[in-house]
Amino acid sequence: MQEDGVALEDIPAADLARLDEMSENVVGEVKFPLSCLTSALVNGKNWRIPMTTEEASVVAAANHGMSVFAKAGGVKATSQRDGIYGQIVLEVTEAFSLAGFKKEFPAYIKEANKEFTSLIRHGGGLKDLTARQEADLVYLLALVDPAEAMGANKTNAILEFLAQKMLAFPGVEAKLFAILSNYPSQLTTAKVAIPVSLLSKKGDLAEGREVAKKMALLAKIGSSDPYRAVTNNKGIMNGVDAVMLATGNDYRAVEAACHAYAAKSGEYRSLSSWKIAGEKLLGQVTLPLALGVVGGSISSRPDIRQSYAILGKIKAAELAELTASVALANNFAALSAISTKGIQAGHMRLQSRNVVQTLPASAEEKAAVYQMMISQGKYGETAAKNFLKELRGQ
Ligand SMILES: CC(C)(COP(=O)([O-])OP(=O)([O-])OC[C@H]1O[C@@H](n2cnc3c(N)ncnc32)[C@H](O)[C@@H]1OP(=O)([O-])[O-])[C@@H](O)C(=O)NCCC(=O)NCCSC(=O)C[C@@](C)(O)CC(=O)[O-]
Ligand SMILES: NC(=O)C1=CN([C@@H]2O[C@H](COP(=O)(O)OP(=O)(O)OC[C@H]3O[C@@H](n4cnc5c(N)ncnc54)[C@H](O)[C@@H]3O)[C@@H](O)[C@H]2O)C=CC1
Repeated sequence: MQEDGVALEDIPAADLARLDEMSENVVGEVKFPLSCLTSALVNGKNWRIPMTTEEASVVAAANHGMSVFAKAGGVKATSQRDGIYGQIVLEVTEAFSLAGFKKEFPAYIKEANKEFTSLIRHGGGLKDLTARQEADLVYLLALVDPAEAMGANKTNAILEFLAQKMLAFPGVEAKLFAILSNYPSQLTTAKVAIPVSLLSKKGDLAEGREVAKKMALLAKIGSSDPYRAVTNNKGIMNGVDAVMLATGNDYRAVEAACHAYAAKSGEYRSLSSWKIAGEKLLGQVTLPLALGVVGGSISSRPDIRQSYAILGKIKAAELAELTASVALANNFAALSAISTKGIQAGHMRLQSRNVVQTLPASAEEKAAVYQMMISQGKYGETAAKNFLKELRGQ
């Protein structure tokens, strides 16, 4: 098969076979770049953080944000890895007693933890069970500490084990479902305090104060206007997804939880806040980051192992803290760009490298067109086509 100059025969058979074990109906491969942040100061330690994204300027923005944060003393991040939720919904008859059922919870927890001893060995396990009844349905919530893993598969196994046991309780007629919930959990917070002079390229205090004011106002708008909040959060997810992709984590699960968390008040809100205190701009983000450093496809993928080689030995809590810090850096860079030159200047300058690639032109012509786009500050497809015509004297 030949599509746009790419022959599937060019993909080594061994690579295709490996990919076919990761998913289904595999016919090829899609490549992403692996980037590395080099100046990330988080909790007093200098980290190298892998990022993977198809979007130009996301890594540059994270780099920019992290280098400003480093000058400000770095990011302080904390994580609460309490566990992830699982749900069991049971159909019950009139013979069922919720109070009697709850009395059995310590025994259910003990049995599950005896069955799933490998998780206990890693420091995790089933921590808690709670339940409520609505008519003939009983809603159970389980809290599972997945240790260093994301925990979806283990949690599902524990839930199915529990549901089977619970069928023996008087009045339990049937199991409706037993599956983990992606409801926000594993909350991680990252904070920075940036002297406002750092917001000016020249280190000018008055200019820095103006930028800080605009950034704080922009953030305030995100705390009440959903149109702005969702865009602000997209900028945050630029960083989160890039670290999730690079480290083999389930970005869909994290995305779903982050947006549920953004809507926890009943209205969709910004996930971050930026406020002025004296001569400092204070930034903060809290994100539900159910991620892991083992499990899933993490260990089986050589491309993902590159990222762990960059990170070095790392705990899941630390990876969550780095992810929230990158998210805050991306958010900072976007707000600072919007509050000063606008997003196009920085983003489109980098995105234009993609635009020139679509031109039916030689490599030399593409390079010349790119230079014309940068020097004249015109980054769109039409501008690129016009520059090509100009170059060819048409
Ligand atoms: C793009 C910059 C960083 C330019 O920033 P700049 O100040 O115009 O350019 P600079 O050349 O002076 O670079 C400043 C720093 O940026 C980094 N940097 C600069 N270029 C590179 C590069 N090629 N590779 C790696 N790092 C780079 C690097 O840290 C550099 O410092 P230095 O190392 O020179 O001391 C800035 O304009 C920026 O951060 N813009 C925001 C870009 C962005 O957020 N892109 C995402 C796409 S837009 C989006 O998805 C959502 C959004 C933005 O709408 C969300 C929202 O509205 O909130
Ligand atoms: N709704 C969702 O979010 C769902 C997600 N998934 C997928 O599940 C996958 C993640 O599942 P996991 O349960 O995390 O993976 P997994 O099934 O490979 O399990 C991780 C294993 O790691 C073990 N472990 C924990 N800490 C350890 C440590 N320190 N050292 C060695 N082993 C340790 C656990 O005991 C567990 O057996 C992801 O690929 C995700 O896409 C699957 C179903 C639903």
